Amino acid sequence: MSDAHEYPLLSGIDDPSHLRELPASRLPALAVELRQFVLQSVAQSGGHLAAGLGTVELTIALHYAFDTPHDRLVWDVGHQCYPHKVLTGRRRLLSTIRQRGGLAGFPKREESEYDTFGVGHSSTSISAALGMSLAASLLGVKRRTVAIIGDGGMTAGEAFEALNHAGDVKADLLVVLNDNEMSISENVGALSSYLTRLLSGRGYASLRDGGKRVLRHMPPIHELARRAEEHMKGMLVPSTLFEELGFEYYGPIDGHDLPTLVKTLQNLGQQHGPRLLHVVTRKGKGYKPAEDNPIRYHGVSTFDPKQGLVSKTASSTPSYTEVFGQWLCDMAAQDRRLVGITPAMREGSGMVKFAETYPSRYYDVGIAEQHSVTVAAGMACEGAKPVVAIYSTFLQRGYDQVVHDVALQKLPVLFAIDRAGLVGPDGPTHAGSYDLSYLRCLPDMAIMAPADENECRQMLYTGFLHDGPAAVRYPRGKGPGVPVTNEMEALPFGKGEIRREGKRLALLAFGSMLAPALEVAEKLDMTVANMRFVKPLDEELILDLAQRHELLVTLEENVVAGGAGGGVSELLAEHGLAGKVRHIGLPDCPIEHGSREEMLADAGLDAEVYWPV
Ligand SMILES: Cc1ncc(C[n+]2csc(CCOP(=O)(O)OP(=O)(O)O)c2C)c(N)n1
Ligand SMILES: CC(=O)[C@@H](O)[C@H](O)COP(=O)(O)O
Ligand SMILES: [Mg+2]
Repeated sequence: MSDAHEYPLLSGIDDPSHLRELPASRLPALAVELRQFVLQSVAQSGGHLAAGLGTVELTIALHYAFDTPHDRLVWDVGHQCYPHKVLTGRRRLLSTIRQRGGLAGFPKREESEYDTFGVGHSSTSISAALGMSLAASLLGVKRRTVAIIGDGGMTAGEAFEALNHAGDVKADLLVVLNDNEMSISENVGALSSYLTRLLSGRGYASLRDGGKRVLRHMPPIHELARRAEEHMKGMLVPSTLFEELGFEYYGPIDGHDLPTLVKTLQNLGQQHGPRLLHVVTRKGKGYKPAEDNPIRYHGVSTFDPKQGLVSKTASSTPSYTEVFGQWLCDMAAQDRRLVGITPAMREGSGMVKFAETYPSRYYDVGIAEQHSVTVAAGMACEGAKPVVAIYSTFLQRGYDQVVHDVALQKLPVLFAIDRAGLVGPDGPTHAGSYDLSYLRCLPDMAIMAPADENECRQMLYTGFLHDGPAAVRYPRGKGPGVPVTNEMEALPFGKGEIRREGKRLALLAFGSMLAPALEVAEKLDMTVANMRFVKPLDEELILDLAQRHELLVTLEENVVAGGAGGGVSELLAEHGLAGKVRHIGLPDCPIEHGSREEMLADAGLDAEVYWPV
């Protein structure tokens, strides 16, 4: 794909040093090639698209203006890093992205010296870059450090914790705020409105003098500002929120205008102290379907760029996410106390219909997992019935809030935990490998894992009715295809069920592991229990099975350490049956990216490699 004919400039860049040899006048042409290359490649591989298309010029300008990898670029989230991967020696590998053995979908330290910090979760970039900057000055290394964060990423508390610290210690740090007014969905919140006000140019005229005053200390930028009236308006706005936090604020500037970007970054690279450059970009830039619908093109499966993504024909079996979304609407119709909360994952969590139907009971709180949990706790205190829809991996960020604000106060908050277990191409940063371990240890937390779609609906209902904290954790994608009933019926609390009677060994399957357990048990004539509850465990069932079998084997899509099987072990040990159980689950190491099926196989959690005992 990257032949010299199709990509005459790009094909000569195997390293950013080659990029820096180009005259600045060639950079816009390079941007055209790079954008086209990313589009064609992602269309063939699938992956994150719209964010990368929007950061083509910014990526070129950053590598051009800074001496990477000596100077550090720290990308936030990392879903926009495809152009960065292309320019940093991985052009020929981009087509392998997110596939087993191929490039990771996010910056990854093991993969390249240009990937200065491993990411996937948002809003860590300023903290990490600040740490790098502080370490450099401690160790006497002269280098520039740049964090590149989106307006969505900026809605998280951690970003502000880092600004707060950096502004205080007056660290040498450049933050580039890439503002496209989008998170995955439309960006939300008062901060987002504030950024929009900065973009709207309100008060530019009166602020212009202030701008000039500061720009005088930066002759090249001042010169630039004089040349471009449009930019002049936005070059410097005093008394922004960022300035109050101790940053010099520059911008907004057009993030697709390469000459301005390069010049500005070169100038800012010569400055010291905390600086923030506000850059305006368009998510999906240069590919009309993505510009028109950046939500749809945030992450894509393979498609034909000429045609664009085609609507999927409705599937007869819903995904777990869809089961949740439908349940949420049905439950909301029955109970006006229900409130649905998402930390910036409306589409991924299946809440689009709920948000449209019940706008006054729907809250997208931004990328603010911690807050999503505590605001739910507050609602529960007052008699509302909050449902926090959250990915397993992102709930990790709200853990203290789950412990301190929900569990210790026994508040009836329902956690609908999606993407539990291995998620596929996003890889280890997004795997929901730990939730059973980190939730099982909490007092009064009811934890359920459905083995099929209908069980998921009934568990959500059970958890919603439960007078205390409850979690239902379900995997990415589809289940075995069991029909989902309209009726809702609470499951017997803390009870599992025997699904198959066999000999010698009993498999205790939690959630998604029931299907492969049944497959293996059929072949080897073993007993299978669908445990349903991770907490409280069905102690009676477990002890009965232990009496009647030589060995119990627990199966779960969670790390073995501290997981559901651990609860079974603890119970058996209490009854003097400690040796009677083995555990199968995720190992004590990250499972590298691939398809969900490949990752399950790599973890030993498919029916093929199931039988170690
Ligand atoms: C802690 C965390 N929560 C949620 C997500 C899911 N997520 C990935 S990208 C994204 C939106 C980021 O928006 P922004 O930073 O503005 O980048 P853009 O896509 O607009 O370039 C979200 C919510 C995440 N990666 N990490
Ligand atoms: C970068 C990020 O965190 C999200 O875009 C994530 O990749 C979405 O995952 P799903 O595709 O499972 O919704
Ligand atoms: Mg954005």
